[in-house]
Amino acid sequence: MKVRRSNRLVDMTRYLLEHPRTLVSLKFFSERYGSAKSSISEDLSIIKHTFQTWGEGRLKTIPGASGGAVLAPFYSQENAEKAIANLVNEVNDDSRFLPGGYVYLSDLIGRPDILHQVGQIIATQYMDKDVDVVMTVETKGIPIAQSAAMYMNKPFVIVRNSSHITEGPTVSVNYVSGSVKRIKKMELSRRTLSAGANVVVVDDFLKGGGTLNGMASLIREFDANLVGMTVLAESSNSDHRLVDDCTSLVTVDAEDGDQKTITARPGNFMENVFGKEN
Ligand SMILES: O=P(O)(O)OC[C@H]1C[C@H](OP(=O)(O)OP(=O)(O)O)[C@H](O)[C@@H]1O
Repeated sequence: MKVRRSNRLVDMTRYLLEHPRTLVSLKFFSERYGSAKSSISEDLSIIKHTFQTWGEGRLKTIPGASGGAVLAPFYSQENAEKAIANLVNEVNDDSRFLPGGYVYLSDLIGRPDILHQVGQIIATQYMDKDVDVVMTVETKGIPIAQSAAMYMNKPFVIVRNSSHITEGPTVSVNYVSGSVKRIKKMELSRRTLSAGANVVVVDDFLKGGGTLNGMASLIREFDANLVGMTVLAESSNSDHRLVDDCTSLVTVDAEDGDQKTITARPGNFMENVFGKEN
């Protein structure tokens, strides 16, 4: 059954979006639509140009008989800026104030529209980096890791705050957490990381940096490589911070005065990724 170009373009785009960062061969599309590979190549050029025009993804085409196409979801600088401005607007709410310099974010990391934006923003940051796995720590980092891993088409692993028989043998590290400077333990199943694995760490919030620092320690224990760390939001109060090379989408000033206020502004993502001051 020959399929018209307009129908092919819709279905090819759907298929590529549902299989991000996966090589889809010309042969697959050619057989799927009963069309010549030359027609499919023309279709892919149209899709590639369209994504470039709208700044919402990069389609790489691989020439030759074993060639095909790989769609990498990403935001252009303009679209990343718009997405981050939306996140800032969502966080910028005094009702999110929590004691101890924390910020209430649980509603946001439960919203599919927010997770879509955060995942694609993070995938943009690492799209040209060699990444094998995304790491986060339970609990609130999990939806962020799942979204980023989906857009990066990489597995993600969950660091646990306590021992679970269901994790099998684990590697554990002690770390200093939160403003109360408590010593806590985090652990990760031995089955998750292989030596030399390239790891991206993500989480929802950065305050003192103890949690991120703990995950960096775990990565060293596995002889794996830390590619980068990215959080949805970071506290602007970076006194005695235990990490200094984390990328944030949003920076939050929490004022614990008579008025409990939250003031959000863009984090260092644009500067770190696009080399652009906000
Ligand atoms: O930079 P730090 O000072 O280490 O704090 C940031 C930690 C603390 C908080 O997690 P919790 O609310 O403690 O744990 P959960 O995610 O399970 O709610 C947040 O999600 C980050 O993981």
